[in-house]
Amino acid sequence: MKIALLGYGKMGQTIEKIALERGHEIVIKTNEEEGYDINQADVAIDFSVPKAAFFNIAKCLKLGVPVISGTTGWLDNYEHAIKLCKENNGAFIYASNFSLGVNIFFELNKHLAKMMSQLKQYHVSIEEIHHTEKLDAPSGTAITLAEGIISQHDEYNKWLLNQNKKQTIPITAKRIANVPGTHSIEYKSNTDTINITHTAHTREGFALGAVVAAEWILGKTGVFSMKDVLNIG
Ligand SMILES: NC(=O)C1=CN([C@@H]2O[C@H](COP(=O)(O)OP(=O)(O)OC[C@H]3O[C@@H](n4cnc5c(N)ncnc54)[C@H](O)[C@@H]3O)[C@@H](O)[C@H]2O)C=CC1
Ligand SMILES: O=C(O)C1=N[C@H](C(=O)O)C[C@H](O)C1
Repeated sequence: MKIALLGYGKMGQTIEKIALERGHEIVIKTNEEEGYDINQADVAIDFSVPKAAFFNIAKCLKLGVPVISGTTGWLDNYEHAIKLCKENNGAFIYASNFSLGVNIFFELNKHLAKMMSQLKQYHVSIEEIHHTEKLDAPSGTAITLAEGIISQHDEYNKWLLNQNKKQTIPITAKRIANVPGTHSIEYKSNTDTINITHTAHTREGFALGAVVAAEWILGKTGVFSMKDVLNIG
């Protein structure tokens, strides 16, 4: 498979390593929005920056190249990307987190939230910790976790960064050098605390998931999620 890497930073470079190990070819690696022919590639993998992601995704969809995006912080334009995908009969996957472990954690989070919905004495909160170069807060993964809780729990209808309000899930974002990504969910009552945590030790889990998604999407049309790729949940 010929892969275009749109964004050749920490993730782009890790994806290159995993893709080569799996027998793929990297035909484009770029940190620019122009200056390459995307039609050289069978599939594009975008791990760029929030302000570039939608442009990169839209270009791929308009030119008929399936696109996998892991970039976070651009979701104001997500519905527009879906529309473009449908109009162009394209293929698109966005995931806030491509790792197998986090996708299992997403399902565990929803099961737990459903159980905790009965128990009004517990209050939920989310904490995410990432490296200091991260541009967005809260992380895309923390937002997906909050949305998972909201979908299952009667008490909560939105999330807020660093704020405690009624019916709201507070998310705390910490930035510590070299942390690849840690997400914790806490349910606290006056008598005890339940805590679940996912800790990424390296970026390789994210990168492998993105390459597996790229392999999976070839020959398909539509908008998909990692749940479709991994067949879980
Ligand atoms: N969904 C997931 O599983 C994961 C998502 N991420 C997200 O992926 C994104 C990238 O993360 P990192 O690689 O750690 O960041 P990074 O900062 O190391 O790399 C981003 C790269 O994009 C480049 N870039 C800037 N403008 C561009 C453009 N117009 N087109 C293409 N590239 C451009 C930058 O020069 C930089 O090299 C972030 O949004 C991060 O939150 C990171 C890890 C896992
Ligand atoms: O920026 C990162 O590094 C990461 N970003 C993603 C997010 O915002 O959730 C996924 C992962 O946690 C690493």
